[in-house]
Amino acid sequence: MATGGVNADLAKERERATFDSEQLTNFLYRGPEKVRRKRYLQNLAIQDPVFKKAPLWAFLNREQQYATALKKHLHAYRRIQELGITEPVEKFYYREAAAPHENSPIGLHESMFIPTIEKQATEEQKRKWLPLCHSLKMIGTYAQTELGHGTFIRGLETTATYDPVAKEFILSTPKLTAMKYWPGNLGKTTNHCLVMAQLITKGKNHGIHMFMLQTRDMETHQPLPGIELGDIGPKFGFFDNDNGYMILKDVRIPRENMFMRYYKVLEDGTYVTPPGDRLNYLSMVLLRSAITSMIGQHLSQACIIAIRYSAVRRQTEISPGGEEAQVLDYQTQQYKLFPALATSYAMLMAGRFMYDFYLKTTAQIEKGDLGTMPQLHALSAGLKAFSTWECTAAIEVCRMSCGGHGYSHASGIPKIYVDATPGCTYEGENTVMMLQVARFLMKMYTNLQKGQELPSFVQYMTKSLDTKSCMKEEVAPKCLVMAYEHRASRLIKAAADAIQAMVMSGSSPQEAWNKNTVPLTWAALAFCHMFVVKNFFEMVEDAKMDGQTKAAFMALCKLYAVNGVITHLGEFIQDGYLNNQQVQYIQKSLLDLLAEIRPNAVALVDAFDYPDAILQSCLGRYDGQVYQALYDFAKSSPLNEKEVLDSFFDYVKPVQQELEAMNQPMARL
Ligand SMILES: CCCCCCCC(=O)SCCNC(=O)CCNC(=O)[C@H](O)C(C)(C)COP(=O)(O)OP(=O)(O)OC[C@H]1O[C@@H](n2cnc3c(N)ncnc32)[C@H](O)[C@@H]1OP(=O)(O)O
Ligand SMILES: Cc1cc2nc3c(=O)[nH]c(=O)nc-3n(C[C@H](O)[C@H](O)[C@H](O)COP(=O)(O)OP(=O)(O)OC[C@H]3O[C@@H](n4cnc5c(N)ncnc54)[C@H](O)[C@@H]3O)c2cc1C
Repeated sequence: MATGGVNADLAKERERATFDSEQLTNFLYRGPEKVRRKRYLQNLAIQDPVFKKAPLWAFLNREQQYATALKKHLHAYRRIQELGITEPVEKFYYREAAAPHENSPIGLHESMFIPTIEKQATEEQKRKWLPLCHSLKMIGTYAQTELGHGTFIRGLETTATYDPVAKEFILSTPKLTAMKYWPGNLGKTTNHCLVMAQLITKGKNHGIHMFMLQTRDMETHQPLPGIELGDIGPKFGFFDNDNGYMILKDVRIPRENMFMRYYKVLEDGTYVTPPGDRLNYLSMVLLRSAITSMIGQHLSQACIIAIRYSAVRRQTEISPGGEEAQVLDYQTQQYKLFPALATSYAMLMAGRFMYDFYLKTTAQIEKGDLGTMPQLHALSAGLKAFSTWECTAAIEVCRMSCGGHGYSHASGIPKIYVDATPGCTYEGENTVMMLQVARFLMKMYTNLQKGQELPSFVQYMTKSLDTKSCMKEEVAPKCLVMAYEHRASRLIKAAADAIQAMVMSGSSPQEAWNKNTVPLTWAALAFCHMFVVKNFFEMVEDAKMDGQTKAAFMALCKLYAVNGVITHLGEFIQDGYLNNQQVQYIQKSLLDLLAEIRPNAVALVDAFDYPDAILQSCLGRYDGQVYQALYDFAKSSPLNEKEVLDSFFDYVKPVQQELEAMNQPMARL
């Protein structure tokens, strides 16, 4: 049955592409040298027998999934050290290839625990803790969320009360809702955590602060006295991770376990504050800044799978008796998949900007300059929320565009979806993040009214709203960007005016705000959307690549912008900024772009450069041999190990016999 080689349709797709996908790969990974290094590291992991032999996650129960994830990630951790890989991005490439479908049970140790120590601990604390972290003697996580509060962190109820006689803090869970609940890997894997708790000293509550808590014995791994903790049970995704709960019964920790780089409690209990009052929120900003790239990668994988499969899948003859068409040739299929593809590139570009901005801004913060912190907070919160919403929606579109096979774990997309969608919730629930962006925008609007200078990325708010679009038949990037700027400015002004009007007529600012949170999120979304579009155009224009590659890339960028206008048309035309004729130009341009992208679709997903071993998808295989792969997947189902299952004899047979006995007298009647 095996046909071997590359599926003919897929091979043809690669031949007909108008550009060299390798060029785009080089751009995506910042140069050919980096691409070579990425492939080298990925191959090292893929060829490692420990990773190669691991069973496919979909056929394992939760305990097995956890054990497999732990085994793989710990082996990867050791190999990364042996190989001397130090660059974060290189560690990522190795780990992704080593454990493509296993979420790391020591992931938060590396992504939040260690970075928080590096950024928030004193030099002495770093000297003490970091070597233990690197040797995995200490394995930690970030314990902030509680049963009763995740979003409103000022409302957390865990307390850290200072005892100046013993020079210790007493950590307590005063009530059910104060129990820590959700922190990743708190349940079973870690032996330490960073606890966010209300700091009480000299009888005064100073708000939430961060403390180092040892939760388990470092030899026996048993929970320490006064600490009850465990796994919270199975979830929608992240099956292989032990998100945990924890109750603290007056657990004493030394004073030195408070993170004291910025905030301090002196031996006598005196509290000392630093200049900036949100510095202990910085750990959240780090992960938020990384999420846009991460979610863009999730979507890019879903796009590879759906687009390659759509090139291979043939369904329905277009004209009677003719050949069945590749489903990718249907315009409706293109309208599902190409905007998703464009979104993944848009988010990868936004993520690239965001991470660079994070590095730049935190370097300034390290030097004591906190001036750009509000911008960093607004952008990281906004892009995190916007990208996770857009990408998870698009992943689901990719799944459904694969028809029935998309619903099977054989496709790989359901796993991508369940691991991506909590990005809308963790690190700040998306609506709440959008309202933080809105808060920043309202401040900018007030500053504008006062004649103050605005940061560069909101400069467009200074432009007059009393203008019309420059859109012509040839839809130009400049006019598209201006349309997004106009929409964002208008919605920001509309929300601000609504709030100001309510305040003028006697409402309190809080009341006026709460009665306008829906228009505020519209404004924040429009702001983020504009940012992503503009950044995408700028990055494509600046990209160093040959003309054909740039043209193919630009078509995607235009599609992202044009599709966004059509999806949110009401907001673009409400004040007459675009007229009917211009809307028609944009609609036509959408169809033209779908046709322009069509020959390059497979090359555009090949450019993401994911080997099959990472994708682990029967539908997304590079060689397009999807049917053989689906058959092999089905055959490997553990339900097929026995021809007749015991449950047949346990349940089916007895009921059949009972029904037969019941029906016999009736049959005689
Ligand atoms: C791979 C898988 C990994 C998964 C890992 C998941 C890990 C986690 O989920 S850890 C838990 C994450 N939890 C969260 O993100 C909680 C979300 N909530 C929050 O961040 C806050 O409560 C928040 C921002 C909503 C409100 O905070 P609050 O202190 O009430 O602030 P608020 O009164 O609204 O604003 C006060 C000021 O602080 C500023 N501010 C708020 N947050 C920040 C920040 N992070 N950085 C800088 N400034 C900030 C505001 O802009 C505001 O400034 P201004 O007064 O000048 O306008
Ligand atoms: C997979 C996963 C991993 C996680 N890992 C960790 C971890 O490692 N460490 C950790 O500490 N936490 C972790 N969390 C918890 C996560 O950070 C919180 O769930 C998240 O911050 C949202 O808070 P919440 O659950 O309290 O939601 P809620 O705030 O209760 O949200 C419920 C609804 O209320 C709305 N809402 C809430 N407040 C407002 C408001 N002010 N205005 C308007 N609407 C509002 C929200 O929009 C949402 O629709 C994890 C969660 C998940 C799912």
